[in-house]
Amino acid sequence: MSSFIIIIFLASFMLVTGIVCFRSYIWWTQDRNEPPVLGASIPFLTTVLGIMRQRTNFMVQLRNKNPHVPIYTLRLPGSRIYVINSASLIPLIQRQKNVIIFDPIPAQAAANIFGVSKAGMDLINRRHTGDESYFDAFLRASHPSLAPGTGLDSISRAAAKVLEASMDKLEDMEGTIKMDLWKWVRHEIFFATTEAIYGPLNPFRCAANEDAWYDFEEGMMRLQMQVQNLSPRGRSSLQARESLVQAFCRYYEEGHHRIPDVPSMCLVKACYKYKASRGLSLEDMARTELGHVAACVSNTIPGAFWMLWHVFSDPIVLADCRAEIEQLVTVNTVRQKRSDGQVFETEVHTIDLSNLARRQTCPVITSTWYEVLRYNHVGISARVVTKDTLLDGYLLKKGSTAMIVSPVIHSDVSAWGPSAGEFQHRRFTQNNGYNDTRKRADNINPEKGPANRIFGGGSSLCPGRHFASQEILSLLALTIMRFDLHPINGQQWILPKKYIPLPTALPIPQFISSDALKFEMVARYSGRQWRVVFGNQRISKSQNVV
Ligand code: HEM
Repeated sequence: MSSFIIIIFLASFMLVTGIVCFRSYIWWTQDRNEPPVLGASIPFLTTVLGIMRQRTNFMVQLRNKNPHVPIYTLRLPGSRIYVINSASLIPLIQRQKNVIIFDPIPAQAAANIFGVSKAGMDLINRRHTGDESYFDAFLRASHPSLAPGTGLDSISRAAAKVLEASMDKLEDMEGTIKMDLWKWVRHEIFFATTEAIYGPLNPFRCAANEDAWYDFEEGMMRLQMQVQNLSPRGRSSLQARESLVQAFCRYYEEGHHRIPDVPSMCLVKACYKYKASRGLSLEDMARTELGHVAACVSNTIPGAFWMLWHVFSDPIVLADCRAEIEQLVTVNTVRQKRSDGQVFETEVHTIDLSNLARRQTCPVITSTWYEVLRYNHVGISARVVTKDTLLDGYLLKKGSTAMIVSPVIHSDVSAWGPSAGEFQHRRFTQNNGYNDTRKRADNINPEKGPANRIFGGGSSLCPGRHFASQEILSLLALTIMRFDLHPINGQQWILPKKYIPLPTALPIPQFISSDALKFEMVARYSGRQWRVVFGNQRISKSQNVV
């Protein structure tokens, strides 16, 4: 008994001594002008366990306990993270983009996740013309295909065409269609996106490559941390990646990216040209192409899922969105010919998808979409501090990481009002009673408001935001106009948990029971004829109009 007490005493003594020593170390090595240290009740351990267990929620809790601290330090063994609590500091950090930089983050992903060779990384890390980095120049090269204009329209149109064909097939099945909602959305968006970008010889037309993508994606975190060889999951992800690299090598070697007269292939052509101009080998081009696929689908798929979920699960949101889309539908009577040659008159409902993502024409739908992103966002904008820098009087030390954690900023009541924690689909519309101050009104705009991090901000504002929004809203419009959707067997809509397997902006849904994955889809109208157009171009298959 007495030896047990001695052991307890010694252990407690060592623990207290350890805590005192580590606290002294932190106190000693923390400059008094640096942001204060938080989350270190047991130095290092509380922080490491907090981040591992609670992820971004750890930072939300710290902000809730310290609401008046605009920026603080998290101390980790061998590194420091400065976390921004106050949205007012975000424009300041964005202005210092040449000192507090983004490039090392995608560069590390290129090397670790996508396996770019040492020679390839030397080319990527080399600054070419003036001060422009590989990634800055890449954004410039891809801009004409992703900014509003003919390139973006052709990509959006091509994706919508694939989605529309899929809806036609579902309608033709008649009766109730049972589906795993997550897997259905995942395939629809993945296939529509890659068809639009890679054209008629899209490597993902091969179902094995699509499966390989999901396998690769599941192990991305392990690859990022370089622990892929420690588990079967990690090894299988690595194998899947290598098979995809081979698929893209063949795609390039056989000139599939060069097919003429496919306007939606403008992006893949621009990216190839840029990468070739930087001297990347064919294999490294294929590896970086996997990075482009990830950028294009890893947020768009969960974005589409959460959008459908929030709209269909709330009758008010559903009615509001349907009413707005109905305004884009025109009804015409046309004469059509049956297969037996008989001519008859019928109504055709024409829906134009090109105005869906415009706030002027569809204020409630765009507001619902932005709210889906604000409410579900788990993104972190991480930047590397390249030299000792002052930010609003706080010293940020060279070699540390500065972070804007979206869930922290998106739940800030001073920026979003007391309803910050609630889902309000009309939040981003004008005159909703919420924009009571100028400051809050700014945040309605995803390209301006500092507290609006749905697509990031500053120089790393997401270049794919127009494409993703258009594609997701096309899926929404085609689904809610033509189908009803509800959980099987009359079950309730239960909000899935958020699961974050990847370093992305949006989580994937985690259902509590496998039944909760299953949904029923039923066509709303039997025999109604739909015609889908995008601007002045028809995208649905043509009927036999006479
Ligand atoms: C719902 C869909 C999407 C969401 C929520 C989203 C979100 C974001 C966010 C939050 C950032 C900023 C990251 C940071 O600050 O560290 C970002 C950057 C980026 N996004 Fe997206 N994104 C989406 C779709 C897309 C698509 C479809 C593409 C490609 C066509 C794309 C390409 C990129 C790229 C290349 C960057 C990095 C920009 C840079 O280097 O500065 N994203 N995205």
